[in-house]
Amino acid sequence: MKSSIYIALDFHTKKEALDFLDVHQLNEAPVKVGMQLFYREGPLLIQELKKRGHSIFLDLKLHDIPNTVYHAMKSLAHLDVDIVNIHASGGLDMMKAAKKGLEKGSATKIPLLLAVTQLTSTDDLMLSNELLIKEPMEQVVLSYAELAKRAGVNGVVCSVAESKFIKQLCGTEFVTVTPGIRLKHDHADDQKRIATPSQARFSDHLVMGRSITQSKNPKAAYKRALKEWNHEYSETTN
Ligand SMILES: O=C(O)c1cc(=O)[nH]c(=O)n1[C@@H]1O[C@H](COP(=O)(O)O)[C@@H](O)[C@H]1O
Repeated sequence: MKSSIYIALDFHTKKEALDFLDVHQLNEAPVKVGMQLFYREGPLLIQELKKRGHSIFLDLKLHDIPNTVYHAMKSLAHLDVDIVNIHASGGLDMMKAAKKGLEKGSATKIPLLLAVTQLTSTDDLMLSNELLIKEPMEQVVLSYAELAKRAGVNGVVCSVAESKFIKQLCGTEFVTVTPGIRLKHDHADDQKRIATPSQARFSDHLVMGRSITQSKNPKAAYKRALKEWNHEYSETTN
């Protein structure tokens, strides 16, 4: 699968999301549909985006007992999207069940299955004080990535800071997808482990929401992110 920047369509309605893509001529861009939009608009939205030719990352972050996740993944497989995800903290059996459900439910191609390691809105302080995980972030993320690989998962969602080490540990074929991306001078908002596109050298795909969707010129922001990621951007050329 070609390396891409997935635009997080974190909008309230299908109309808002499709209008955004139309108005800003982002009809070629890969998109991520998360809980906010999917819980309201469901499979019909996915069908519409597929009809328009978008590559789709359906980000529902499944996390439940293995049997429930197996059947949920079997259902999601019918949507025929490109990427789906689960939480690695659901454990080895849950991740294996997700993979099995996906294989069982897919009629043609099997979507890429990713495990979220630690959300990019988490930092070391939260790990230790709230989640009572005493190991440093990098160690936790690497350990979850290794577990995901053992379960047969194709890759992980992690922050840019961990991507290189995951590749070293799990191999270059093991996919890393990194959210928490901010164009320079942007705000972190609720994100803790952020990076710019130019720092994301070891990521297979980026996920970008507000830096693009809330920009005055989303198309320009998207193009700039692509250029920065490919190290072709300089302030003077823009
Ligand atoms: O799985 C994800 O996509 C995800 C994982 C993670 O650790 N952090 C994270 O921000 N995301 C998603 O990536 C998007 C980031 O949005 P922005 O912070 O607006 O760029 C949101 O839709 C999040 O739900």
